[in-house]
Amino acid sequence: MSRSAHPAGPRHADVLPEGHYAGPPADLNALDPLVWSRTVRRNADGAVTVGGIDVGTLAEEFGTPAYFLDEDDFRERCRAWKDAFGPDADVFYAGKAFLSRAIVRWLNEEGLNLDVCSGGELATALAAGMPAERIALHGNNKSTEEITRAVEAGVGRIVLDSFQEIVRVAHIADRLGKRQRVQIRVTVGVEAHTHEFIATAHEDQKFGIALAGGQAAEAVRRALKLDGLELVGIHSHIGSQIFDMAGFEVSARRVVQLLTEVRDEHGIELPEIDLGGGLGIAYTSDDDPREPHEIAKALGEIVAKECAAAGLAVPRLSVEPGRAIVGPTAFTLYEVGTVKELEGLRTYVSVDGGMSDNIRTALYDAEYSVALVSRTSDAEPMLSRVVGKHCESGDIIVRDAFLPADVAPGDLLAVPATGAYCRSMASNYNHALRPPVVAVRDGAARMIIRRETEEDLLRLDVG
Ligand SMILES: Cc1ncc(COP(=O)(O)O)c(C=O)c1O
Ligand SMILES: N[C@@H](CCCC[NH3+])C(=O)O
Repeated sequence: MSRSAHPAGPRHADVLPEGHYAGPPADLNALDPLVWSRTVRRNADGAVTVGGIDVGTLAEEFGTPAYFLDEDDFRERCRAWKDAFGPDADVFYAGKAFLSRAIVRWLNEEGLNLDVCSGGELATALAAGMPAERIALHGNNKSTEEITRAVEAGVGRIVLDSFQEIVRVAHIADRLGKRQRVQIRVTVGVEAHTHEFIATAHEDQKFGIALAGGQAAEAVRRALKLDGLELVGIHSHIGSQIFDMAGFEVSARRVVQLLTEVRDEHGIELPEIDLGGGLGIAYTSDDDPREPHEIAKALGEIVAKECAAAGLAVPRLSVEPGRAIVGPTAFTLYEVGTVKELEGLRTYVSVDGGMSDNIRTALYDAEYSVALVSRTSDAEPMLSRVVGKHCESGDIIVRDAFLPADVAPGDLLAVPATGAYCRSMASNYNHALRPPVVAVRDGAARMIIRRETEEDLLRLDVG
């Protein structure tokens, strides 16, 4: 079924929101490949498929809400990052975006390394067979147990985040009779253009050691004196969901400047730099993300240029994309439960999930797209707010979007680009049961994280 223009114009047109979604898209049934994963298509009968499987079939088998992850897309993105950076660089997938044993196995098979930021992520990585030397441990307050486990396992690097941690990791390595490879995380003083909660390179925040005032140079001095540490490089991560390469370029320049100072003061050239993750993805058709090869080219060129100017050998570069790999590869499937029209204002479409499976809209004012995926519709576009079922009026999944005006209970809606920071930030608010993650590939669907059950909740409640 194809749809015609909207002769009647959009419903609630008198209160169109500003910015994104300022008007309805030309075709509400079309799926923009920018925001949907690679194998998503609309069938001749109108239903959407992923990996060749119809969403209705998926909903029947796995229930809703559920996350559906396009395995081919994930693997292709891994390969694109790896190929773009080439053999002289390392790509560390940031597990905080989404981690499971299947993900670790895919990363392993595709030759990526893994950045973990907690004991839980480290345990998942090791349980799924990621070689310890390809794991980096992050965190601004790693516990003694987490550091001990990482050093014992032989992780390839621990990224030191504070003066206390320099000493803590050195002591633990000494006690275990090991020399731990470490990098020092610095804050380069860049204001990244993103939400303030996810910007991490300005000085007034909890992560890293400031370049300003010679703090980072002092951290290097202290780390070099400790036998338990092998200082291999400098790390910088400027924030997340960033489109503008300028912040990364300034960061690269300042990190190379520190390497130059280290060479001048200590007579050694640190062999590695890590420029973190943070590359933005498209959540709506208005977003314009950079491709891995553009990012690799821009970073490679700036590092090479700065090193040449300083007379330094070019260090081994690494990056830590999380969102840019997994974000676009999944969508969340919901079933519509109720529809409430506020005449002249907007229509609230309530689905069977909410802020417990996607907190990003409530937390960062994140923007998402949404589509009716169980059928096509020729109805006029209706300004909608897709909301969840939690006891909270801020329980919004998609703030402003157009859906066909005949959306009704029982319809399936899908929100694309939910692969990153949705399941990994999911909660049990209102004793919601966290949804499953289902990997889809070549006509086969396989649950990689099962749905929580009431028994799971009651098992934790021991008292
Ligand atoms: C140190 C570090 N590396 C990598 C990432 C991954 O960021 P993103 O998912 O935005 O690529 C983060 C999170 O922002 C981080 O804190
Ligand atoms: N969780 C955030 C990003 C923080 C990334 C971790 N440093 C998001 O959903 O955008």
